[in-house]
Amino acid sequence: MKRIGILGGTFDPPHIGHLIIAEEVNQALDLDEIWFIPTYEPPHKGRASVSVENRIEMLKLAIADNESFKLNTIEVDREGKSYTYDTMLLLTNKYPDSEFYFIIGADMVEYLPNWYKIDELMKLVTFIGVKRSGYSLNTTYPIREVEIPMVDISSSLIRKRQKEKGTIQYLVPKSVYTYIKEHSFYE
Ligand SMILES: Nc1ncnc2c1ncn2[C@@H]1O[C@H](COP(=O)(O)OP(=O)(O)OP(=O)(O)O)[C@@H](O)[C@H]1O
Ligand SMILES: O=C(O)c1ccc[n+]([C@@H]2O[C@H](COP(=O)([O-])O)[C@@H](O)[C@H]2O)c1
Repeated sequence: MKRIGILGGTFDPPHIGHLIIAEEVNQALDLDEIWFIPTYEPPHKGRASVSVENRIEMLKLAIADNESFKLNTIEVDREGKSYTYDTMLLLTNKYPDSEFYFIIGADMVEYLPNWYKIDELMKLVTFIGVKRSGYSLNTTYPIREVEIPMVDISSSLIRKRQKEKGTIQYLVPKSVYTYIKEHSFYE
């Protein structure tokens, strides 16, 4: 069995919080790979600020230096709202010899009761919850917690800092920083 971690996200933009949680879970569970799956259209929030092509470019830059980290564009290829159940149904059928661990921050743990076909989805993957400032990991769903050093960084913080001409240096990888500045995103 191959053990695959999945980090789904809007990545608008990807930041070091994403990389830290992916690496912590990768090490803690001794996974073979982590697949980063950018949403085409996030199910529970408004559209992203930058195009899906640019979010993918930033994600490629962000994960380039970790050979366990892979990009998977299944949700972008499918278009429409990116429901995790649809994605995981496709992936579990396509890769019957793999076990999937779906990583979510505590904000998403709190939101789990609202996920599309959540009970069916629970049978397809093991959810891995990680702490996030301002949210709790208490839930009646059978999630597994991985302890991480808490990182109080979000894509919203980066968009807000950019808009207010604050600094985003070190909050995103250097390559992503350069890409955001070159394209004047979020200003
Ligand atoms: N700093 C963090 N700590 C723990 N989990 C995080 C962190 N940042 C993102 N995540 C988790 O990563 C996944 C993808 O997050 P996403 O791409 O939406 O970034 P975000 O920072 O939450 O974005 P936004 O601020 O725009 O809502 C979600 O499960 C989210 O909970
Ligand atoms: O399937 C759902 O109903 C659902 C509801 C909320 C979030 N998700 C998934 O959770 C991941 C993180 O979402 P987001 O919006 O914080 O980027 C991403 O892969 C979403 O598709 C999925």
